[in-house]
Amino acid sequence: MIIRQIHVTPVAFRDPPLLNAAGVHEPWALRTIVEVVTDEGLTGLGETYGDLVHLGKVRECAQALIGLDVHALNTMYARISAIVGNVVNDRHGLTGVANKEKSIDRVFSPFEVACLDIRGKATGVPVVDLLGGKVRDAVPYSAYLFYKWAAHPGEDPDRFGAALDEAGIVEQARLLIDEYGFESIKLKGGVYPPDQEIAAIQALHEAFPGVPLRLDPNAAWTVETSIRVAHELDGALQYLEDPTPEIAGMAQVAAAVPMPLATNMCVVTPEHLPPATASHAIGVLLLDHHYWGGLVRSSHIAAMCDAFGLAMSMHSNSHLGISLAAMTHLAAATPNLTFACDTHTPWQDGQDVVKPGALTFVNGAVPVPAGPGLGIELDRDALAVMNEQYEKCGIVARDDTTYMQRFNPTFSARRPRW
Ligand SMILES: O=C([O-])[C@@H](O)[C@@H](O)[C@H](O)[C@@H](O)C(=O)[O-]
Ligand SMILES: [Mg+2]
Repeated sequence: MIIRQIHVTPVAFRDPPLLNAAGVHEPWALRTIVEVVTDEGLTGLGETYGDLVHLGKVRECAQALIGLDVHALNTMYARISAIVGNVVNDRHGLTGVANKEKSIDRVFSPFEVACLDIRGKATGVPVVDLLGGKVRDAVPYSAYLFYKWAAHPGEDPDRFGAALDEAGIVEQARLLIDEYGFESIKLKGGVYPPDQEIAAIQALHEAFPGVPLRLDPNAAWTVETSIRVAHELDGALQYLEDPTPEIAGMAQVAAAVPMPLATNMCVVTPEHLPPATASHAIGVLLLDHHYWGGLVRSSHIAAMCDAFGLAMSMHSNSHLGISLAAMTHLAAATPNLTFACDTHTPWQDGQDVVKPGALTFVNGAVPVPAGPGLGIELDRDALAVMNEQYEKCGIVARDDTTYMQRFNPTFSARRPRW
């Protein structure tokens, strides 16, 4: 199964004005779609970030993989390492430091996923079987709530409406739960002063009794603020995600609060695991195959977490169906990935490069696609439309901060801020 061609296609799709500690989402989110084609005519799919520097590296590496067998993932990793070489200083959307290993893992990931898709198709088994087999039939996801504006400035309101206070957040939770059946809730914080976000969690706790809740301010708080908020939310939160920057800060908070801390910011590459576990900085790691080097490497990280007693959930940025399929296969094959995973899927509101049908939400969970490989099919018309949108949208890299500063020139994305 020799790789003969690789197509790399950047795409853009509409994204609502979601607020976070870095600013606000721009009207278009970017992704890159990777298609790997073998000598036998099989095609595998991968999906990754669309930021220009990263896209350039993905394109450059694609050329270097022609002629490799789809099983030769170690050689593939070595070739990509040699090309990426140093830090790609492209910190996509609040996912912690950029370092050399993470830069390589991010570029490797879509090719690895595409090769697993091909291997599954060639042998007639779903990717979950290549990762050790199913430990669950469906993967639960959480309702991922955001404070948001009613519309991008100058546009008509989107169908989600504004969520600028606790009533808006409760209403948004109802909408997502009614449509998707989610059974746990995550609120993206770090947007308003902490007392306002405490009130939002308390309002959710009251409106949805018994539903597990998480709050993620993306390191917007000092150690002291984090400890205060955590005590005020004792009994309401399943876990508190990235309250404060860096492993040392998280360790200080973890030692003083009643609930586990989770992260997708301070532990983002293997070298972070020893100091984080030694200092008991986190109780939950949010895995993300897009920057942990694909599905097999992510499984290895999960095994390490198991050995060190860390629980697991899954992180998400704005993404399309290829990523959702990959996340679902990985989570279904990972015994200790027990918390409901994050997904931005609802915010993409049906826009996709994948044909409908294979990925559905039942009671907030996605049944593992049964077809061979990832079990999904590329919608070439949708890909062409989204590629055209990419060419026209004028955005080449995600930048929530500069976009926010257009409307609020004094906005500062400094972290910690409170
Ligand atoms: O999309 C967003 O605004 C999120 O804030 C994202 O950038 C984060 O990486 C993420 O979802 C998180 O859990 O930190
Ligand atoms: Mg997070």
